[in-house]
Amino acid sequence: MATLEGLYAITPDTDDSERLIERVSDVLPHGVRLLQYRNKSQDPVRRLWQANLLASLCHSHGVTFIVNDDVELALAVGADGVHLGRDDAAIAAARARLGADAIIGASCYDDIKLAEAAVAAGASYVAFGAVFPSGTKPHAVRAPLELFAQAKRLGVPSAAIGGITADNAGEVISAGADMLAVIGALFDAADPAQTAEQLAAALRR
Ligand SMILES: Cc1ncc(COP(=O)(O)OP(=O)(O)O)c(N)n1
Ligand SMILES: Cc1nc(C(=O)O)sc1CCOP(=O)(O)O
Ligand SMILES: [Mg+2]
Repeated sequence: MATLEGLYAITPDTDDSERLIERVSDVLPHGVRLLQYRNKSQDPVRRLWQANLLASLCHSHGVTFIVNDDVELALAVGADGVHLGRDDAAIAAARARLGADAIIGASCYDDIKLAEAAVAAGASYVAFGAVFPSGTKPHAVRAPLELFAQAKRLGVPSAAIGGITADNAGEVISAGADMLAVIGALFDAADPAQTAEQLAAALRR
């Protein structure tokens, strides 16, 4: 069973599959423990293509591979699990479809009650965000860092998301988050591999 802790990279949304694989390949060996394939813009054929390539790449590096939003795509590519939010499939339905061993992540925004319900429905981890202003999702609700201490009683790991950088990572970890989910600060960095190392080092401190 995968360990749900550490650096959780999430892919930028792109139609350029070759460049996507190149960028993910650059960061995977530098402390990434989980990778989420998040693509809201491409057609099903391209999404299947990209997800298949990423699943192989992650599994060859021993990195846990999660698909955002799409339970059937996760099944089709042999992903380790799926991440679901309020507009996606229900957690219990995803658990029934994917089985007991699948990782199912739940977006809980700024709401500990949502997290309690997600765990009761079978979530493997809960995510809170946005912990900082996010360039990727500028209108995301802001989540207070106190949520991570409150989430300890839920009995599943927690992920923090939204505006996380190497500079503010320490604050989020001190608050109690088990995973740092990052898009922009990692994939838009001048040196993504070095940034991954910095984020992973913050998690080890
Ligand atoms: C680790 C993690 N946390 C939160 C989200 C956001 O999920 P959701 O609210 O469903 O929004 P979209 O990502 O689908 O736009 C996530 N993907 N991953
Ligand atoms: C996909 C997503 N969900 C969020 C939430 O708050 O639920 S914030 C977010 C974007 C995260 O990207 P970045 O690391 O570039 O800020
Ligand atoms: Mg979603």
